[in-house]
Amino acid sequence: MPVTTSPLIIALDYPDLASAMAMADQLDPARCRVKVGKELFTRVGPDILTALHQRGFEIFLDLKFHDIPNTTAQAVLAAAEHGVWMTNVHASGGARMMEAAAKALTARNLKTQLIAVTVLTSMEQQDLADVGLDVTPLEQVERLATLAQQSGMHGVVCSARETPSLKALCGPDFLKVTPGIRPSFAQAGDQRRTMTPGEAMAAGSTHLVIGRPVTQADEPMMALSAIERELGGLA
Ligand SMILES: O=c1ccn([C@@H]2O[C@H](COP(=O)(O)O)[C@@H](O)[C@H]2O)c(=O)[nH]1
Repeated sequence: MPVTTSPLIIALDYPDLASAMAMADQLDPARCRVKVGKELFTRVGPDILTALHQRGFEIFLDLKFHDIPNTTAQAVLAAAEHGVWMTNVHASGGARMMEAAAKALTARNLKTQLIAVTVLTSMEQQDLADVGLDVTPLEQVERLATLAQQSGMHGVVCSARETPSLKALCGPDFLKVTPGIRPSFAQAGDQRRTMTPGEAMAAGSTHLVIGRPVTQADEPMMALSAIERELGGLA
């Protein structure tokens, strides 16, 4: 049974265990999940997962693996063995890479949700052109989400702007985990393909990843409550 049915995943993007836990200790595992990303995990290591699990949180370990199939599969297995609820790879690593990662989990009967990043929410059309992709972000997201689903992923990371198309293309049960969430009171910063929490849920996101609008707010818990109020009835 899941600890929470909330769609909210709070990104604990902090440089050390103490700061991350100071935030986590204000959060309630019945009201949100938490995300541990590259900065925190690289600085602290698995101790952060132990500390968060001890407090009852379900964890999205967001390390976005992207390597040859064998290396990615073993890294995903290592992540799942920490008992995390969700982890991820980059879909642009290709079908064989994703299939190897999915197979590594099923062979061990591990239930960690494995999802694939399509196009980073910080990227817009020009960023794709710069790396030789002459397609719109939506076209690239649709292409990679289809490949991810065919390769055994449970869902994708995308922008909420793309979730209506992906719901039609991949079905309602395919997870659509959307960062780039910006409540009306927050700055976009480096994010480009953004939506408000209410818009994202209405568009069909299954999970909303929210970092700085909460963690960098003057009053983080007030910011989180405002988001929850906005989602009231939608989530
Ligand atoms: O496409 C992606 C994939 C991952 N992220 C991560 O989500 C959070 C967003 O944090 P904010 O502070 O709300 O911008 C962050 O940890 C990213 O690494 C993403 O933004 N976009």
